[in-house]
Amino acid sequence: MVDKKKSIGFQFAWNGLREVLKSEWNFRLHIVSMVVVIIAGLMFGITLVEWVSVVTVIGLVLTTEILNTAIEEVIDYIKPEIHPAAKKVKDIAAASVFVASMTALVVGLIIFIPRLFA
Ligand SMILES: Nc1ncnc2c1ncn2[C@@H]1O[C@H](COP(=O)(O)OP(=O)(O)OP(=O)(O)O)[C@@H](O)[C@H]1O
Repeated sequence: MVDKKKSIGFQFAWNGLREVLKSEWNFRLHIVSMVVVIIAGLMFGITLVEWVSVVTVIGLVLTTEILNTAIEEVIDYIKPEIHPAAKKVKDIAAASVFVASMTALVVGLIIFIPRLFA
């Protein structure tokens, strides 16, 4: 019973992930960036702590992108017409992706810049 519930939960989550992958160019772009960073990490032999940082910021970016997409969907459902409140909510949700992406960029620069110029 518990296993069945769990597998249904995973199925829903997988559906959500497929939806985001299907509809969001930004999400696909983040996936490509993630693959590039992982390849760079392997090539430069980054340390365990650096891997933890990289994986954490990748998870942060993907998670905010998924939540941003969910918020956009809710707004489009409840407020499909142009409205200042819809704009405000979507802009704030987009800001979370921006902050997460900038954080990831800074972490990436801290880890990879010294190696590129070593
Ligand atoms: N209903 C609305 N009323 C007013 N402004 C809106 C509305 N919908 C979108 N906007 C404005 O357009 C911007 C982009 O919204 P949109 O829903 O197109 O997201 P998007 O371009 O698909 O974003 P993403 O690239 O993250 O998927 C919002 O941040 C907001 O400023």
